[in-house]
Amino acid sequence: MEGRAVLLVNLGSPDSPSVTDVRRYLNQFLMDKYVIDLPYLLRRLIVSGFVLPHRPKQSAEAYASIWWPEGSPLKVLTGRLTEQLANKTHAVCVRYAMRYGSPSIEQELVNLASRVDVTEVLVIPLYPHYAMSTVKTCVVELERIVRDQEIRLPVYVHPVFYEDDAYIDALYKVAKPFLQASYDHLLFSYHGVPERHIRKDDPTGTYCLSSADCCQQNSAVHSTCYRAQVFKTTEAFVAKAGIEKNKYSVAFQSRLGKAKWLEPYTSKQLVSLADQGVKKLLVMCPAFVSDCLETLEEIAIQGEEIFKAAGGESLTLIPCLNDHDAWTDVLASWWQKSPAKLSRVKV
Ligand SMILES: C=CC1=C(C)c2cc3[nH]c(cc4nc(cc5[nH]c(cc1n2)c(C)c5CCC(=O)O)C(CCC(=O)O)=C4C)c(C)c3C=C
Ligand SMILES: [Fe+2]
Ligand SMILES: [Fe+2]
Repeated sequence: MEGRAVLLVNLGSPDSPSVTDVRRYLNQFLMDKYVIDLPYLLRRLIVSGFVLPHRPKQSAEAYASIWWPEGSPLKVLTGRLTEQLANKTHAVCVRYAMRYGSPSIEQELVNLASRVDVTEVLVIPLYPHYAMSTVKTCVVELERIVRDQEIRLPVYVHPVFYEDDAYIDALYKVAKPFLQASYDHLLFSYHGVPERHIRKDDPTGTYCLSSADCCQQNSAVHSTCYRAQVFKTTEAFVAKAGIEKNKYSVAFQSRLGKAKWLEPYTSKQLVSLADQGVKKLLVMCPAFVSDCLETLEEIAIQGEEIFKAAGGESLTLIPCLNDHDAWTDVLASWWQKSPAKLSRVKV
């Protein structure tokens, strides 16, 4: 793979936890038509009229509570992952970019394409599962950049890896020390998406969410079904870890707005588990590759408060893969993947 550069892409964070920076970040994020998938004027009205007046202050406080001296945990951890990967591969160059905020995908891709020693770029979106609000928006942005910047070298995108053995194995290696201690229940908390997104991503338009267990069946439509893919990750993980059916459950966090999102909601599941007598709870969040606001604040701070107020004794967050050796080894084994196993960004 002489001449191949690797670009890791993560979601992004504000530049600082100030209200101004959080407002700028939320505006860019939520004005993405793959995140709030409504016609432009309606999206502009919702974001400017309902989200931006209050949410930046609330989110800035949340960010301030988890911010590190070096910056946003998500960005710092993605930077460390990038360094580790560079040490473990012979890629010409390993860089990272953020879909929202900085460094932008455009800036990084243009820089790579201008280097004489780079002959192709492998982009790895750091999302195990497909969603229009994550993977699709990255691919569409890559297509735009390749077209607008007239990038001629091949740009490949790594596929989602929700049931890849090596990814599941890395999740297990990170979780193992926590699973060896005593616990009552393991909650898999995945970032939610609106149900509307699941239906939109179903090429038949009728299969997904049509019955209670549609996403547990095998179906070709699940190559773009976030819900089916998170169930696959869960099943693969519990099979590897040997966790019994009554000792784990799945829930969805981070709902925004009034629309119906995937259920059950994590906040409700935490109460329900405490009501059922669960005292020691483990929570893992496999939709996130790097710890971020949604794990460190929403689960480890807010989630713990909810669980304890409902009668639980302890909530322990299992860290994300971050820059764990098991994960950097996996990425290092992927960087040379043949183009036949990747998709090329349309020119
Ligand atoms: C699994 C990955 C993610 C999906 C799917 C996703 C969908 C999604 N998110 C929002 C709205 C917000 N998400 C926010 C933070 C955030 N989201 C993800 C990942 C996914 N989002 C991450 C990693 C983070 C944390 C970023 C960080 O800096 O640490 C936020 C900002 C924080 C807040 O104000 O709550 C919003 C808003 C929607 C609407 C959506 C699907 C439609
Ligand atoms: Fe489905
Ligand atoms: Fe999100």
